[in-house]
Amino acid sequence: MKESDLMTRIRLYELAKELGIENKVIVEKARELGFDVKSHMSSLTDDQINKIRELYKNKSDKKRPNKSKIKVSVGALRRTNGNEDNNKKKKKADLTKNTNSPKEKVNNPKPAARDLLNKLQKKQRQESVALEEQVKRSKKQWHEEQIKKVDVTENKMPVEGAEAVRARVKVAKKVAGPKIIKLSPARQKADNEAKNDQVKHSNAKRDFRPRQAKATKSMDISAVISDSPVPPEENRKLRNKEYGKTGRKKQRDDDADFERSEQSDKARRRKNRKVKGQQPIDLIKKQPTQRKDRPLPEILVFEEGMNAQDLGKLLHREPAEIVKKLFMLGIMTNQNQSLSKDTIELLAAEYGIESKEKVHEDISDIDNLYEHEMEVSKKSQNLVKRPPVVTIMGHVDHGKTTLLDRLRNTNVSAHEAGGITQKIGAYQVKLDDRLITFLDTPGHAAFSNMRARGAEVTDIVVLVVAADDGVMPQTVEAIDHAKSAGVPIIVAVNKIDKPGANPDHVMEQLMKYGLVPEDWGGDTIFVKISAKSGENVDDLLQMILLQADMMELQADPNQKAIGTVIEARLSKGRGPVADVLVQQGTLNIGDPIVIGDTFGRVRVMTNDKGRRVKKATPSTPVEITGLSDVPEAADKLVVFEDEKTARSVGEQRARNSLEKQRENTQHVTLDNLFDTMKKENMKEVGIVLKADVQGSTEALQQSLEKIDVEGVRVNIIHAGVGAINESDVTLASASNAFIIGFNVRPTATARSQADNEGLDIRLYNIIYKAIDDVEAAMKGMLEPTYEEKVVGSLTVRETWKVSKVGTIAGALVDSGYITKDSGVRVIRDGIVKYDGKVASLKRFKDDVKEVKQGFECGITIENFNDIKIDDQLEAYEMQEVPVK
Ligand SMILES: Nc1nc2c(ncn2[C@@H]2O[C@H](COP(=O)(O)OP(=O)(O)OP(=O)(O)O)[C@@H](O)[C@H]2O)c(=O)[nH]1
Repeated sequence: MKESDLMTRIRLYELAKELGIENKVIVEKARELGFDVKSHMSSLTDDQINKIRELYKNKSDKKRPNKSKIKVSVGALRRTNGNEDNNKKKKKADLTKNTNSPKEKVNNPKPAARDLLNKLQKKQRQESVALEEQVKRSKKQWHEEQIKKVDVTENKMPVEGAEAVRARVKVAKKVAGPKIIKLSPARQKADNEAKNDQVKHSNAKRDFRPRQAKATKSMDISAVISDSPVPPEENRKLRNKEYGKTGRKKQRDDDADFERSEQSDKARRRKNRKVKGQQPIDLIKKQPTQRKDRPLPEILVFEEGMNAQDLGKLLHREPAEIVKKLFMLGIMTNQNQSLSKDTIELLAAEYGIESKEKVHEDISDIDNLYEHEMEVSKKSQNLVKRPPVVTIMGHVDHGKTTLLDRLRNTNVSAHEAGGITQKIGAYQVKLDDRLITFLDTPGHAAFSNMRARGAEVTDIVVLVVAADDGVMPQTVEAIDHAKSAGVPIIVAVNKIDKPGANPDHVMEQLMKYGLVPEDWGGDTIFVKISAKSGENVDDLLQMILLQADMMELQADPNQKAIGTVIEARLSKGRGPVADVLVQQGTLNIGDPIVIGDTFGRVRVMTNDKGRRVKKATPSTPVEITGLSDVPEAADKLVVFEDEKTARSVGEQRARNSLEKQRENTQHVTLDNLFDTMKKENMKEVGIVLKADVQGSTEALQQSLEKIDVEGVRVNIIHAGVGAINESDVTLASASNAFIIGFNVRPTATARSQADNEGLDIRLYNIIYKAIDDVEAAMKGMLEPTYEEKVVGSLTVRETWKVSKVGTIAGALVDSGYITKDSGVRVIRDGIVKYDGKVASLKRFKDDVKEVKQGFECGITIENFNDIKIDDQLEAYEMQEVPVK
């Protein structure tokens, strides 16, 4: 539209005013006539104006007489308190008219007329409700029509774009509603500025235009009033109602809208100032484009440290709104400031949505990846039976190795018979086309060592008990190890070929340990075998398969392979070699892998028969090469997508493990028991108990198990007679337990192993003291323990007898030091003559606190005067044992 056209044209609202009709009506009418109008602010050509004037000439003539009705209706409407619109009021006006001067009758009703009036008022009320409904319907319909029309025009006007159309819809709506009435002071200023600019260009409208902007409100209302029988007050309510909001709420929303677009508004105002004489229609078009907020997400997945801008993107909200929201919550921040987890959660709660912190997956945490694959396998649809993995345990010389050898050599299928049996830490035997995997390291030490390192590969334990020897200490240890790991036990009563064999006795003995044969009403499988002759060995295999079936051991051969190292070594020609048990998925040649802190690609894969294989399915043991370094037994194997990732993960892990080596792993000790219980929410305190005789073991076990502190109970993982050995230490370590010894001592190797692992061994010779200590530790009240430490040794050179004082010894400090508070032992010819305390310590005539090596001193001992020349004095202190 050209500027010159604009100056001579009349705007729709002016025409509406002239014709005494509502803006929206005239807009509608103009559109019906096919004029291109966007709102009541649109201007028309003379021709168009004439057409509308023509149309309304008759109509307005007809309408005029109604004005008399308006006056009548006001009073009536006030009485009914209605919020009706024109139509309704018109009807009411008609009704009231029929009552002949209702005012008079209401104020002074005659008795005969009262009933009639009541009836009439009742009818009015009913009609008022009906009318209200109708008004609502017609309003809704009108809005829908507007939107439809706009939708149609939108297609016709691609030049202007959807944004312009949307703005027009809003403007169109605003014409009918209260929104346009209130402008924020800033906007009004801008409006005035723009309009003043316009005035300079428009002589014809000079007297009207300057007033127009600030008079928008009165203009609108007057326009409505002139066409409406409703008083201004009613009218305001009416319009508020149309929008389903109270005026104040609506106002707040308006303000919020304005604030939301404050920034864009500023830019717009700047632009308006620049473009002098721009048509007012542009102002309307540039009303804040009400950004339709996209719906909030259901859950806000955030990272700590995000700022309002980041959150704005996630919440589909303006950052300014986020800052404002936080401000309302009492949190002062700007758009770029990092926010704490609590703040973000609070914000999410304010928006009424859930929040969740994004979990960063650490791909170097292969234990986690391993667990993840384990979980994946549980839910897999491709599960197939997998061979059970078996460990053989038992007392020394009961026949574990003989059994393993027999199995390895006899149960090899025909086509594999030619292969040279490899020693790769595990092997498989076949029975009825079903495989069983045996770990080749018998005994509970290896089993628990693996467990201590987090590897739980054994499905079933075969406990070998020699029928001619019966249950022995390591038999019991093995039972405890298996039970602690929650692995089912199958008992192989061995050496039944021996003349002195008494299998039933073994079965009786084992009942004491909870292993009751099925024949005797229990659920433990017993098989009587001879490992030497091979008798019933197949039965044993059969029973293992039966147990495996009961356990429903399954795996998904299609998923990513995971496994555990059974053994690893450095081979001269082949570099690092690892014997791996594949546990889930299928391991293939060329797979990029990480094992423990090493990485590489599976180069050569060899099975237990020494044959090269291309893949290894679940429960298959294989030897692999291609690793960067030698991993450790119990290390986990995880397959990665590419070698590059595997390398970076492996290297990262190697770095991490170096760091970890510096930190000492802390086991549960009596000293840290209470804190650990609290920290790890322990419900059980594990104890490995060793005593000198069976009687004291039982007594101690019973008393310890009775301790109950705040729902935490003592769990005796193993109780036995004899010195504390390496097996006890391994078991305690694997079960995060500590060891109590009663009248027993640890062996040298067990002691050093415990020291290395930071494992607590407590030695007692009084039962109640042990019980008190455990109970006190569980209650967090354990007294610090003290240990005697010899700090110096002295030789008596001279003695003086002084009455009242006793014997004074003149002595030289040979090594260390002696203090006034020291304990002192008098040793003569290697025998301790007296053990007491220093009574006085002097250098020459002065009392001193301490005398060091190389100095002489005068010393008296409390209650002891029998000191002789050449006696050795041993100074000692009680020092607090540092918490392990
Ligand atoms: N008569 C007979 N002797 C057996 C049987 N099983 C094992 N032996 C013998 O018992 C002895 C010990 O057997 P091993 O297999 O070495 O026992 P182990 O449990 O492996 O012993 P460690 O490795 O020391 O723990 C060997 O001389 C075997 O020949 C059997 O079923 N019958």
